[in-house]
Amino acid sequence: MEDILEKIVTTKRKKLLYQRHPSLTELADLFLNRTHQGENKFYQALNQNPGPNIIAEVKFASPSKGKLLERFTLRELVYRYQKAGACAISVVTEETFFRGYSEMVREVKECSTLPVLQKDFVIEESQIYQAAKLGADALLLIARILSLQRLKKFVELCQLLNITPLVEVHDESDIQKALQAEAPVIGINNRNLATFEVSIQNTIRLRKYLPKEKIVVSESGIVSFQDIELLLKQGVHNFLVGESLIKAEEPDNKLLELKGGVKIGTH
Ligand SMILES: O=P(O)(O)OC[C@@H](O)[C@@H](O)c1c[nH]c2ccccc12
Repeated sequence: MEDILEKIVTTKRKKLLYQRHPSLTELADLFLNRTHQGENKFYQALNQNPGPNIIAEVKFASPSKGKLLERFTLRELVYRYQKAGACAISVVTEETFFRGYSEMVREVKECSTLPVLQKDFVIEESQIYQAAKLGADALLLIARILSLQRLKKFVELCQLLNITPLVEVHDESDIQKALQAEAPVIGINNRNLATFEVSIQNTIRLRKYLPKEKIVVSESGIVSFQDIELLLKQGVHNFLVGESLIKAEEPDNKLLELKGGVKIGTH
């Protein structure tokens, strides 16, 4: 049976057939621009703080939960995230299943000073050039949908363009790939993208296979400060949180709560 991840990738592949590829001059400009930007802001945001560092996500919908973002505009949500101390913003730009669009990256860059992680289903180089053009500071690369050879090449290309590649893993074989590809930042997804099962135990289990110096992000299914505390004890300081913030009555209060702070008054 075809799982949802395969379905998403098949749809993406079809869409990419119509994508315009950048010209050589455009590419040269892009490399020049990006390499003059100095240290990568996303990498710094994760690397310097003991945490908890929260990467707060904007996602309009998801295949498992349907519609998610209804009560706020993208800008309002980002404003609240920044005010409450998010270290970065994640945007899910996939169109068909998550109702996103690539310009989300530019919009967030315009209304906030935080680094932006673009989450999409990257299977071709052209998507990496597009992320650079939009101004993404980091880009998700899902180990399961890429061969080792491609993953390696994509990690390198991201770095040449001053984009931090966040390599997402869900099991032991993904971890092997991520390590072989020398991924600087590894995201352990607590959600199995094929079955939608979620468990933060997945971070605890897989963390053990990663050398101490790797930067680890625990992704998905984080709903309470207890979850965060449990993971901090395992040496994980970075967290990617979407649904529990987007669905909260007051996303900024929820973020403060996840950081272990007290709630602020309602607006
Ligand atoms: O909404 P959650 O359960 O807090 O999860 C956020 C994020 O980890 C999730 O959206 C995600 C993880 N990997 C992805 C890959 C593509 C799209 C989305 C994702």
